[in-house]
Amino acid sequence: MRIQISNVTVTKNKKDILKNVEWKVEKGQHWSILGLNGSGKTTLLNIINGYLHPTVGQVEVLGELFGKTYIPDLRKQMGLISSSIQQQIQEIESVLSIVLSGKFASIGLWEAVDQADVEQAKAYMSLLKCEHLQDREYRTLSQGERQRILIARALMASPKLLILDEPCNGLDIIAREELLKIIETVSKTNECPTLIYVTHHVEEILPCFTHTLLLKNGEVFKQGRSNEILTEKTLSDFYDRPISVQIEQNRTWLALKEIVEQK
Ligand SMILES: Nc1ncnc2c1ncn2[C@@H]1O[C@H](COP(=O)(O)OP(=O)(O)OP(=O)(O)O)[C@@H](O)[C@H]1O
Repeated sequence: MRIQISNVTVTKNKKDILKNVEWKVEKGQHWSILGLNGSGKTTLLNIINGYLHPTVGQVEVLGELFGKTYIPDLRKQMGLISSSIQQQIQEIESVLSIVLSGKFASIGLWEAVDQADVEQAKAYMSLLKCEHLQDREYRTLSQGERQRILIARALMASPKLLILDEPCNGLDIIAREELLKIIETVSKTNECPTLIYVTHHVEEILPCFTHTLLLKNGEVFKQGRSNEILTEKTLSDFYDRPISVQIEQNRTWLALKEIVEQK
C-alpha cells in the first residue's frame, strides 16, 4: 500500500476543510485528484507530506503510520512538484546542479557527487527532454522547462511516490501538451514511482492515471477507476452543471452543455 488515509477530518476555525476522507492508493496505480478551488486538494497533500496533522483519523504512507514514524526520513521517499518548491530554487543555480541536488532532497547542492550521479542526472534530463539545458541558470528557464527540470530532480531520489501539484499551471497549450507527454513517458518507465496528479482540469488526466479521486467541499465526492469516474453523469453531478464529455486521445474533454447549446 502506498497511501492509506482512514477517516481523516481536518478542522480549522471550526470548519471541516477535510471531512471523513477514506482513500487507499495501491502500488501499481497512478491517481489524479480533481477538485474545484477550495475543495481541499492542498490540505490533502499537506496531510500526505506530514506538514499537517489530521484533527481526526489515521494516515499511513509507504507503510509508515504517522505518529509512529520519523516524517523527514519518509519525505525523502516522496517527490513533490509544486509552486512552492519552484520558488525555493536559487535563481542562479545551474540546471545540472539542481537535478543533482535531488539525490539529497536538498535545495542547493552541498554534498559531493560522483560520475555515476552525473550520468544518472543526464539520463533523467534526457528522459525529461531537458538535457540541452544543463548549463543554463534556473532564472533563464521558461515555466515548462522549470517543471521538467524539477521532475528530473525529484526522480534523482528514486522516490516511491511522486506528487505533481498542478504542474501545468501557467503553461500555454504547447508547453502543457509537451509536459503531459513527458509525464506519460515517465509513467511507462520500469522505475516509475506511484504518481499523484492534482489538477482543476479534467483534460489533463492522462490515460496513465488509472484512478481518480473527486474532492468537493472537503469530502470525497467519488473515487475509483478513471474511466468509471470521468463520465457525463458523474461529472455533471460533481460540477452541479450539465456537462458534455468527449473522449479524444484517450483523454476526457469537457464542455458546459448550457454554453454549447447557446451557440
Ligand atoms: N489554516 C486554515 N484556516 C482556515 N481555513 C483554511 C486553512 N487552510 C485552508 N483553509 C480553507 O480550506 C479550504 C480548502 O483549502 P485548500 O487549499 O486545501 O483547497 P484547494 O482545493 O487546494 O484549493 P485551490 O485549488 O484553490 O488551491 C479553503 O476554503 C481554504 O480557505
